[in-house]
Amino acid sequence: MITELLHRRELAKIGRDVGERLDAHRRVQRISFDDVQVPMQIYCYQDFMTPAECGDMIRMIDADAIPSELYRAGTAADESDFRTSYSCNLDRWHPDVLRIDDRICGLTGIDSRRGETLQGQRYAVGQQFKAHHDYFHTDQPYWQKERNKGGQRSWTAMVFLNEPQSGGETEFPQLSFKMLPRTGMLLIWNNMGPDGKPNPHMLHSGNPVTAGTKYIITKWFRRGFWV
Ligand SMILES: O=C(O)CCC(=O)C(=O)O
Ligand SMILES: [Fe+2]
Repeated sequence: MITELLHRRELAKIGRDVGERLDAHRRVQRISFDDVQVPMQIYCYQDFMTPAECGDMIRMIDADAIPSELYRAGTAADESDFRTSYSCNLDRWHPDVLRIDDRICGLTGIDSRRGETLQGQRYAVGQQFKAHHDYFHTDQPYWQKERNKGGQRSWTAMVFLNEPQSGGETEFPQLSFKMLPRTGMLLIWNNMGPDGKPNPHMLHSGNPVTAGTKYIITKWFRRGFWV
């Protein structure tokens, strides 16, 4: 119980610290809506990566991507279309990956040891990642393993590497907000609320691509050290 309370405080502090830093950055825009009154910390940063850097990542994804995994208890038939993208862990020690990783950590001020390895994802036409939370549901069996690998996920940093011809938006249905992929744009949000508890309003989906291919990289940060 005490541990849980301390962890919650830590997560709340990570939310505040990163938020302050992003608020102060002149190239980072906070996303907010007058008619949405729920707690939310979402920011975007245009041209966070250059087109050349995006191209390098796309080539790495094409070389290594395999069907994506899902953090779920079972693989029931009705869930087989839940996450249909291809993905891979990028090579953490590759200089091009390290540079982007360092840039994300530098921007947020989060210790890189809290960060999971950058993941690359590719969606072909019709592929999607249905509405989900990036935080762990602690009543699921996978939590027993994840709690010892840095615990709960706090911030998600995601960069669009290209622009599919249509579809592929990242949508937050509870915020009535949809982001169209823009090459090199970083979208970053806190999965925890101000109280350090999971924020259910951060539900989001990678909508089906309807023409072209969508490539992104994602980095999830933990409360504790992941490495
Ligand atoms: O593809 C997207 O736009 C969303 C990806 C996502 O939610 C994730 O990787 O956790
Ligand atoms: Fe997600």
